[in-house]
Amino acid sequence: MPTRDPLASLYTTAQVRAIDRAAIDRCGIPGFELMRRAADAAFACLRRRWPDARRIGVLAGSGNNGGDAFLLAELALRAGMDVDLVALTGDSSGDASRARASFVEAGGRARLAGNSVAPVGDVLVDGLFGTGLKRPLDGLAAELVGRSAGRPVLALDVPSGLDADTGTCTGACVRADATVSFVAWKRGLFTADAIDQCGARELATLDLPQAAYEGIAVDAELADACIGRALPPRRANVNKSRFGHVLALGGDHGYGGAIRLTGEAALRCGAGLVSIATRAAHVGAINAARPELMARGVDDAAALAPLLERASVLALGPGLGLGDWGRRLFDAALTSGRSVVVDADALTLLAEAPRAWSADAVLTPHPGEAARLLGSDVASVQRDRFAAVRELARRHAAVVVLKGAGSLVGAPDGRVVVCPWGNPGMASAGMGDVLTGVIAALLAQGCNAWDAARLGVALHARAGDEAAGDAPRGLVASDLFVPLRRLVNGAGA
Ligand SMILES: NC(=O)C1=CN([C@@H]2O[C@H](COP(=O)(O)OP(=O)(O)OC[C@H]3O[C@@H](n4cnc5c(N)ncnc54)[C@H](O)[C@@H]3O)[C@@H](O)[C@H]2O)[C@@H](O)CC1
Ligand SMILES: [K+]
Repeated sequence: MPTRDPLASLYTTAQVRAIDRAAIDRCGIPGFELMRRAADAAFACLRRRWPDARRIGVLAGSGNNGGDAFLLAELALRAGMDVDLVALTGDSSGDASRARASFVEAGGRARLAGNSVAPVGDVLVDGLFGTGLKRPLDGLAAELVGRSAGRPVLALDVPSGLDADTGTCTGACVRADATVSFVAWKRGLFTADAIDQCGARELATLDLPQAAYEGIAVDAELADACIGRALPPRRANVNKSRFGHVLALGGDHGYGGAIRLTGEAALRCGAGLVSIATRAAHVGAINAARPELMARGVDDAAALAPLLERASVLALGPGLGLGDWGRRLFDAALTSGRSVVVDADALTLLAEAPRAWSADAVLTPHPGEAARLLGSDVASVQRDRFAAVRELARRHAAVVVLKGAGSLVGAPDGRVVVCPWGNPGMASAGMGDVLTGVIAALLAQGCNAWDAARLGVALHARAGDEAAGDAPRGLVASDLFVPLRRLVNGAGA
């Protein structure tokens, strides 16, 4: 059995609960001891991140997340800090009541949350709710979260209010500067609203023995950008025909830039040859701006056949449009039997008439396109991105990239990889066109669909982070070309 990498393994809350149970029942570690370890890890994190904090405010819920908070508050007291603990309820359950008693024995005092009560401190510790969250926050809990905003927050396990399975929050939610998560990564910390709510993420495995994880499936994995395994360094004695021929199809009138970005991304990621099938009106501009791209006018679809014949991989859709011209290209491309990356307008056409594939296929929908492919709506897709990407991959029998904050890559067999990189600067025109070219280039160089998609997404997001630095606003898609070239050659892996 392959060794599980705890830092890359993502679990549902039910799976994490099963690990907790196994640690207690099978490995004989009492639940209260786990709580102590969680509090130790979180307090160490607090000291490391806020070394000057002298006064801490602590929010404690009634369950075990609150128990972690009581024990952390006790540690802070014993370290000589001022502690203002606000408890949501007058009593706690199970191990948490023992933690509460321990805090009181150490001289701590719990203030009960009520009208206008808000914790005081240089840093707030959020121990209201963790994996036991059952419904959106409302009432007193929501008010407490609102009253605590504006100060640095360390969230215990999960920012309270965030659904740790889906990464969404439909009610009030703590916005943390850092989240220290216990035992194992909850998958919902890495996508959707979680990207804004978690801050920096840390994992504290609480020294659980390997036996606690045995027999418990991993739901998803974090993406890696280790290009070397899928795309080894090039031999010297080679020529361009070894690295595939990408044909990028799209760029209806007014959208020539989109398909040029796709083509140039494919070149920058190492495709041996890149041709562009587009409107004749765009050919001159593309050739002038990037002479290495072989742009051809295919206003007459008959001109397409020899291009398809020569290509090894197709990048289909950027700027394709939904008119007759785009539809003709779409049909010709998908009957050619070539490996294909399907993006943008081609996804809308695919939603009208799903296809069977005779070669590798990668679909790259954003949530709107995903909703069209599933016959649902954007809110439903975003409510559970894991379910959406799995359903898309299964239904379309293809590898699917569900774009957006915390992009997911899903395979028809249920595997999912989550991309932990990317930034809001990448919410700008042309970024998706570049991703399509990146994935097509990896396919052209011999990666299978799964590797091309998961690595392509990782390289693209990391290139976006490198290009943005700390200034995401104003990032443009072509800023990614230089870092992409570095990363596809193994830099920073
Ligand atoms: N032994 C263990 O199982 C461990 C658990 N740990 C902590 O325990 C947490 C899970 O503890 P629990 O299962 O007790 O769950 P939580 O502490 O997350 O919350 C459970 C309590 O909150 C209430 N609740 C849920 N949603 C609510 C809402 N929207 N409004 C008001 N009340 C709501 C529930 O009725 C229940 O009383 C983890 O997140 C982690 O922080 C850690 O101490 C590590 C070990
Ligand atoms: K919490």
